[in-house]
Amino acid sequence: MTSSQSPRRLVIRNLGVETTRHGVAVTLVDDVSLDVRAGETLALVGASGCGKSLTCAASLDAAPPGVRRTTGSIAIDGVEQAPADIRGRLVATILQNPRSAFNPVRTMRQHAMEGPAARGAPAASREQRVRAAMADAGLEDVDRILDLHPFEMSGGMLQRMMIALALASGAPFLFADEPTTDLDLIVQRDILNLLLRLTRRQGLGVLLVTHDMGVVAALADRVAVMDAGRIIETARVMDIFNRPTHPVTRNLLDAHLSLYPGRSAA
Ligand SMILES: Nc1ncnc2c1ncn2[C@@H]1O[C@H](COP(=O)(O)OP(=O)(O)OP(=O)(O)O)[C@@H](O)[C@H]1O
Repeated sequence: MTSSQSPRRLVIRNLGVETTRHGVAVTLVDDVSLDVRAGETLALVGASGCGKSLTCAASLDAAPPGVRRTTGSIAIDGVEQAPADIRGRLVATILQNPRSAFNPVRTMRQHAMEGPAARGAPAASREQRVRAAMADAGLEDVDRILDLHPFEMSGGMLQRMMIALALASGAPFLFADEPTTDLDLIVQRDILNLLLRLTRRQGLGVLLVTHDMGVVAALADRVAVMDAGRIIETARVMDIFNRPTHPVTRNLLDAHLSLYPGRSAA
């Protein structure tokens, strides 16, 4: 696929998600619309529990048990898509806890050969793509790693493997949900740099879920701020840091600056 044919824009429109508590329907994500453009990273930020992860998952019809999507659609370049059809093919995902994302009884090679993007691709070319992506993702000794099970790998290695699989899928869009949360600080920095370098190089459109404004400053082009299930402000990253309009956004920035005093956020 040449870049001129690559999809340019993914739009999530009017997403609603709810659960049932004590027999009563409770709204968790309320009329959320987001616009992810090729070559850009849109950060979805907000306090813990505001609905960021559910937005990502439910827009791809991958919501956890107990919650359901009530409204919403996803379109690529203006054409509405069945969420399950694009998951893994047009939208790759990198999740928060790499260990839980891998099947414990399967080797990395088995993971590399499965999934929607792998189906239909000749095995040799699929493995070749994964090997190249693993090297790009900083995994040395590819042969040995392909034979490993998840429990034989560190969290950082597993996250690099998840990035490699996402890149090898060839999907033009990437949803990355807190990709560094469970890693130690040095590994976090390496993984963030890696993500930045590889997504820019491949021109991916990235939806990055995070509650870390330092990550936002490092990676995002635009920012959508979420609070209690709704998007309350969307702006370019410099405007969010320099001229936040909503009190919730200002609180997020104040919290960031109190953790890193003296450091300009952006
Ligand atoms: N499987 C589930 N069943 C019922 N409620 C859920 C489920 N998963 C999440 N929720 C609720 O939905 C709300 C949004 O959760 P979500 O995980 O999307 O938040 P988040 O913004 O990603 O938080 P964090 O930054 O802590 O990951 C929370 O109130 C949470 O308790």
